[in-house]
Amino acid sequence: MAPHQTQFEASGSVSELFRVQSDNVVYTDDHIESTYVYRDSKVHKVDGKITVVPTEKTYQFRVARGVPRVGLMMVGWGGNNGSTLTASIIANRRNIHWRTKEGVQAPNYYGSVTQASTLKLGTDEKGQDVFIPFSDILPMVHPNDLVLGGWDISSANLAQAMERAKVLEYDLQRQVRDEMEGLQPLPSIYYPDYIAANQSDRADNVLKGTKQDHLEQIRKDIRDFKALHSLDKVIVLWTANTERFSSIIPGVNDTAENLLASIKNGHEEVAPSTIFAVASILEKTPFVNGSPQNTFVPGAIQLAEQERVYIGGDDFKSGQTKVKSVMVDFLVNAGIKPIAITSYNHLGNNDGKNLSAPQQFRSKEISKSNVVDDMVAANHILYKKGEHPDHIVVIKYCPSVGDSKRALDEYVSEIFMGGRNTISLYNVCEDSLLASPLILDLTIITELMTRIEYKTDDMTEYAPFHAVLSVLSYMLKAPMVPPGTPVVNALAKQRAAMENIFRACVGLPPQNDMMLEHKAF
Ligand SMILES: NC(=O)c1ccc[n+]([C@@H]2O[C@H](COP(=O)([O-])OP(=O)(O)OC[C@H]3O[C@@H](n4cnc5c(N)ncnc54)[C@H](O)[C@@H]3O)[C@@H](O)[C@H]2O)c1
Ligand SMILES: O=P([O-])([O-])O[C@@H]1[C@@H](O)[C@H](O)[C@@H](O)[C@H](O)[C@@H]1O
Repeated sequence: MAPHQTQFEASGSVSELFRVQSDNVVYTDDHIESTYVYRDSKVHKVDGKITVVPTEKTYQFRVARGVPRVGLMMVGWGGNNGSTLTASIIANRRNIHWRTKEGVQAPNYYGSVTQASTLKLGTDEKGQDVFIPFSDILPMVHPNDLVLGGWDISSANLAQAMERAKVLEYDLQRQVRDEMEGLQPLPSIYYPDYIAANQSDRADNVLKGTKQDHLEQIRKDIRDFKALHSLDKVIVLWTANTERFSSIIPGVNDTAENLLASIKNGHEEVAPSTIFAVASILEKTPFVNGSPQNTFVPGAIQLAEQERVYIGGDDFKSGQTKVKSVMVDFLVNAGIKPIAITSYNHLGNNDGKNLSAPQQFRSKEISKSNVVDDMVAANHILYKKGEHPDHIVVIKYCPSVGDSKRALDEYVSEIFMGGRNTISLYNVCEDSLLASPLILDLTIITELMTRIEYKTDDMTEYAPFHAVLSVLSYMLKAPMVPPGTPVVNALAKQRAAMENIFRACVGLPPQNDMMLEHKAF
């Protein structure tokens, strides 16, 4: 550990690890209440002259301290991600160790920002930085306490699914197999034209009836799961196959009313994922989309807004795109101009098999391609209005490499005085071991957000945030944001936004890294 750093170990809830001593923070038995002054700058341009006015707006935040009993229902539970996450939570919960050729491996939650990263709380009397586990900034549900369930069009139980996935070491699979065998995905919605035809051989666990029947069954499944496990809350998360995009059709899915009517009359252009989203929203249950398709057609967004239920998406940001949202941020903010970004990868898991079909690949190509837009648009010195780097996305299916995706990226940039800089990256890893921790973070942060309310001076009552949870963007390739608001893809900005919102909830200022105390003596 660097000499200027102190690492506090997690020691339970936020009341045990630290308290903020401030006139702006009140701890009651049930809530943390903070008064936070949000500072910004407003820019005015008149006749070519720019004036900047610093602004202040006071927010009252209120966080419910009690961590509820939470269920996570995964759509696609029997997939590589779903089965890997389930086995990994069991291993962590039972502290199962397993043998590998390198020796004995202990369970962990590496790759989860809430479970395996830290944040700077402040500095101690000696001027040393003090870091705490991210999960201790506010009361959060622990992954080991999540109750897991879900649906799959495949009837394989979770032990069979884990074996089929070929992600986890045998000696670990061996030890969790009994418990996994007892986990059985519920029958799901299957509309063949929404996923690749090569998935049909898995579809032996599908619901019959009309689209309205499917909607009502999924709603019942959520209610039954909540009652069976005496849950306070459920989060529904899509980690099923990538679907083709749905056409946005006026009168069909453009409003909440039209979408509900289209489901009732069985319109073909309503995807399984959209029915899951609608079912969740009607059951007042947050829904997160871990895949790239446009599950949230305008009617679904409007329904979430009307019902004040959180939704989030799209597409887990796990590997190649996560690196891209760092690389392009670094290059552009260093005044270096990427002119060509070529992302190629091949993989051999079932996700890759599904993506080998053109329409499913197109969904993924879109979500992987838009990630540089905000960073490019922010630098008008390097890029003229509307100018973009060449950006190529290629995904190939290669069964023999399985879940171990090979990603090759090349960044060609224009540098000083007409020079060129080429950066090539080669990245190999089990895709599901990157995505599974993100499912945890999406679940944990979505649940936390359901316990945070705010009010400003012009409001009489506390209110939840907007239904579209843009705070989840760090975990997502194509972050959904409230209509009309800006999309941020730069990874550092996404993490800073998430951390600083939670800091504000306990009355702490945003992390600014100025460290003036070490510069101005
Ligand atoms: N690193 C990653 O693994 C990663 C990163 C980003 C996004 N994703 C996305 O996450 C999703 C899951 O990835 P995976 O590797 O677990 O894929 P997978 O193919 O192993 O699992 C998907 C599961 O969904 C099931 N399924 C398909 N349609 C369904 C439906 N309508 N209802 C219920 N179940 C259904 C399939 O039977 C399968 O078991 C994919 O869409 C993928 O694109 C994965
Ligand atoms: O997250 P990321 O590594 O940029 O993107 C990944 C793709 O490269 C991969 O081909 C696909 O199968 C995964 O679902 C994921 O989307």
